[in-house]
Amino acid sequence: MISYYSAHKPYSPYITLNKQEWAALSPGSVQPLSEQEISRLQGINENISIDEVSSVYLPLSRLLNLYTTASQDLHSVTNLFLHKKTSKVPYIIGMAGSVAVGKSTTARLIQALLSRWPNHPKVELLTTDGFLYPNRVLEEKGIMNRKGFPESYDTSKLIRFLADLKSGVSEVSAPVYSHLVYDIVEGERQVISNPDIVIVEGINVLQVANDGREIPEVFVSDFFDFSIYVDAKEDDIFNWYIERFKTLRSTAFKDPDSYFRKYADLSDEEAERVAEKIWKEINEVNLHRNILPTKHRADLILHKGKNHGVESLHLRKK
Ligand SMILES: Nc1ncnc2c1ncn2[C@@H]1O[C@H](COP(=O)(O)OP(=O)(O)OP(=O)(O)O)[C@@H](O)[C@H]1O
Ligand SMILES: CC(C)(CO)[C@@H](O)C(=O)NCCC(=O)O
Repeated sequence: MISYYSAHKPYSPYITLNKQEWAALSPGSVQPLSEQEISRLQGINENISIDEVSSVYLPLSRLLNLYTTASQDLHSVTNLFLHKKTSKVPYIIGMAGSVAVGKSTTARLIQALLSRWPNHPKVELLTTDGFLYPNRVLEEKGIMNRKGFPESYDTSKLIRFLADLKSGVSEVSAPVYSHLVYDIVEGERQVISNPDIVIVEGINVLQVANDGREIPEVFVSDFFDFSIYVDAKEDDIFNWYIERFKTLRSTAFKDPDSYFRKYADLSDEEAERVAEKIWKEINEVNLHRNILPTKHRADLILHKGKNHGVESLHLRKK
């Protein structure tokens, strides 16, 4: 893999900050969290400490608020120049990273924090899982063991969806994927109407070309105003994947509708073996081949340590 950029080279396109430096940036400019908000955020993930929210995610939401506000101002001056009122378009944030690195948790935290600002209260969250082909199609194509790889997504459909959003279409809808049944839910749609900000989360959002296929004219990331890559050491991500799999045995896997019902009664050792096999055969290969190479396309790289705490942040110079 050729990596043109590094977040650590002397002339890197990124400004690197450790957690303390980041936390010190905007203490006065972010509103403190109320008790009610703290308990709502802990509902997203009980293991997230309030210190982590205050030091990392609150300043991040302030930065994103400044960027969104600047983009809204730009929209106004463009209208002024054009002598007409064009329809409002949402600010779109892409969020990439490996399977199990914590994209959806991070996205939900940012969603909750961003919706506190009066100029962009309606923050919607969309995962690209809904744009996976249904299992029936993956089976027909013989790529059921490639779920999450570029060829397993209907990327054209995702691009049409984002193009509508960025054209100011007031209501759009996307297909819905269920992790429980491990498939697209037929007939179900996620409706998004008049959003101020949309966070689009998925392993594929910064990808530019499908394996060996022609490079398309438009990429998913063309519709992003800002993008974040959630990063961590591979050993840590692997452990989080295994831990999540083990936890799911006593929760989701117990559900009679669960695709992984057969794994609900595995011992710790057996569960580790099964999860390791899925990780090594599918998600690890995908990480190396298709996800990691997109890291340096992001505007912000969030690097997490062993316990999910963010240790350093790399912000693209503007
Ligand atoms: N900031 C965090 N603090 C504590 N635990 C976290 C944090 N972020 C994620 N986790 C835990 O790590 C695991 C993976 O997180 P999550 O499901 O958000 O990952 P993901 O990247 O969205 O995965 P996938 O691509 O499979 O949907 C989960 O068990 C989650 O509870
Ligand atoms: C749906 C994806 C691709 C991404 O969220 C992932 O969670 C997944 O299902 N990967 C396939 C292998 C596995 O079951 O972990």
